Amino acid sequence: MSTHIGAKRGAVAEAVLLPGDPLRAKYIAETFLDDVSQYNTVRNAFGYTGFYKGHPVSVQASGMGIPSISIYVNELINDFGAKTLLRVGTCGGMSPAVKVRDVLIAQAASTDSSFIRNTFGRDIYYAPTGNFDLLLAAYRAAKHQEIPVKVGNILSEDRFYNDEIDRQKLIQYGVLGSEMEAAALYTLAAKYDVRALAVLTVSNHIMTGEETSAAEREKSFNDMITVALETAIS
Ligand SMILES: O=P(O)(O)O[C@H]1O[C@H](CO)[C@@H](O)[C@H]1O
Ligand SMILES: O=c1cc[nH]c(=O)[nH]1
Repeated sequence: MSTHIGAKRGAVAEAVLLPGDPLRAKYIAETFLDDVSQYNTVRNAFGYTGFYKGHPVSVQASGMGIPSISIYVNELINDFGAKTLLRVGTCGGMSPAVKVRDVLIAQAASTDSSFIRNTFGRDIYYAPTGNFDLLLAAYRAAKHQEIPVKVGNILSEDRFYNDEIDRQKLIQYGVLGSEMEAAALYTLAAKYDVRALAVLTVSNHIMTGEETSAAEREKSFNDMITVALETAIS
């Protein structure tokens, strides 16, 4: 049992999917996993362990933002022995190359968060990077399932509402979309020598204002979750 995860050691699988939303964790567990048991309800950050194609997999809600996901990632790694961490989140599209409902794989995660400076000091602009083996496995799983994916740099923002940021410049420099956690996930995974990757669904386009309906989101979520689960057991 850790401060924010009320489970016995051994209750969490080595491979963990990390949606921000607790209800997405419930949906993944109920829709995709067999023999599911719920191991966490602390703060309603639901956590479940079950089996995907016979392999143990957990799903842990990570909340919104870098402070929240950092808590769960630290505890999953240090108290429960997690080795493979796959964020399954929504993001806002930024690049014109990205459309709503697209699935993105975050090769790298730029950030405006002070997390990097807190970790490395003022002089180092560390580049949080997804694990290459997971990235390759995710890309291959997507191709195999005929799920189109785009791979590239994303932005992990400290603020959901931020009209002060120069998005055009970030787009010019190749940033595909924006979410709020991957940079910390990648940095902590590097610190503790475990593997991490973020697979994201574009739920809205920040530049055009386009949004998805709940029904449309479900199909894209299922694609993202399938890619992540296939990667988890690869
Ligand atoms: O859908 P999730 O996984 O929560 O991810 C995105 O959605 C939240 C903002 O609405 C932030 O957590 C952002 O990263
Ligand atoms: O962080 C996020 C997530 C979804 N959509 C956004 O615009 N931002």
